[in-house]
Amino acid sequence: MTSDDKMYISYNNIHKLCKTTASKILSAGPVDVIIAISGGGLIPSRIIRSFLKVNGKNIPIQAIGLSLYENMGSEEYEETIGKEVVRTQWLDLATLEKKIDSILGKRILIVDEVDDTRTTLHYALSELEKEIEKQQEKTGRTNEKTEFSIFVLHNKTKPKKADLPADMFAEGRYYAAEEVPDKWLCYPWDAQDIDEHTKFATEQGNI
Ligand SMILES: O=P(O)(O)OC[C@H]1O[C@H](OP(=O)(O)OP(=O)(O)O)[C@H](O)[C@@H]1O
Repeated sequence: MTSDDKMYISYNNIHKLCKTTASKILSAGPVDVIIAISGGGLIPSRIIRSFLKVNGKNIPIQAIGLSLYENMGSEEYEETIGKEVVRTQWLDLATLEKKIDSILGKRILIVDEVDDTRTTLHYALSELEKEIEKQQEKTGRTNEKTEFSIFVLHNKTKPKKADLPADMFAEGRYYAAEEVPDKWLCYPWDAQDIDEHTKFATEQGNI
């Protein structure tokens, strides 16, 4: 039996959430680049990419690593952003600068699995926007609009510790496949026993 304070989510459920949300994202136009927030955003990024494909063209996925500071010691990580988030991996700028057209003036989808306190998404968006501004100034392409959207599987309905810009919501650029209560979300990639996990997810209807 599952406990009520935990919500189990199956791989099938995640696949379906990606499919449903991809069609909404695509109805606002094609996505040029996906930025996955590692580790939770990696699997959803790869799945949703299949549904965002237009004319058979694969969308590039860049990964950035952001982890909440309280979860780990900081010494081994390169850079601390603010007080609560550590940057464990960043955009491959050397490669990007050579192919700057692949990102400037494009539609970029930031992907994570959960919007909990919103701290991670707030830092991801604000740091990425700063990065784009830097690149625009460097290349003199300040008149081009690079547009960020966000996709998460689950948004926890709870008071948030950080904000996202109001226009992200007003313009419909924030996509949460599901609004969920503030429960412990059990994702399949954390499961030690995937059969038992899937059984629990099935019992809860998250299949
Ligand atoms: O909305 P927030 O309160 O910021 O929480 C959400 C973040 O927390 C988890 O990451 P975590 O720091 O545990 O790292 P991980 O993805 O590597 O597990 C999750 O993957 C999100 O990125």
